[in-house]
Amino acid sequence: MRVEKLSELGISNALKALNNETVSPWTIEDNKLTKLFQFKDFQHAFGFMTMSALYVEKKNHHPEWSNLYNKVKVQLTTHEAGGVSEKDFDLAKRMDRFAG
Ligand SMILES: C[C@H](O)[C@H](O)[C@H]1CNC2=NC(N)=NC(=O)C2=N1
Repeated sequence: MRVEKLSELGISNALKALNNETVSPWTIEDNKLTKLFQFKDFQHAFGFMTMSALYVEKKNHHPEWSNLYNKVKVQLTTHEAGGVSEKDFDLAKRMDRFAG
């Protein structure tokens, strides 16, 4: 199925909805949907990454991410759309749940 890059307004509206319930916000950085997750320790960070890994494989939609002890920096974009799409917002929502 074809996915489309969201417009500036589409991204701005989706960001408001996404950040509505969360403490630390998602932002757009390097044209990617970006968030720095912070956990209690490495075990919690890696648990989050494991849950996310199983989900993203199932969806075939993968994050760019890096881990340093209790922190996981996540950046989401859709290569085939050439920007941020609904797929990234769907994954962002899931990751917020996995983290919570
Ligand atoms: C060949 C494979 O289906 C594609 O490369 C998939 C894999 N994972 C992906 N992940 C992300 N974030 N964007 C994509 O466009 C994408 N495409």
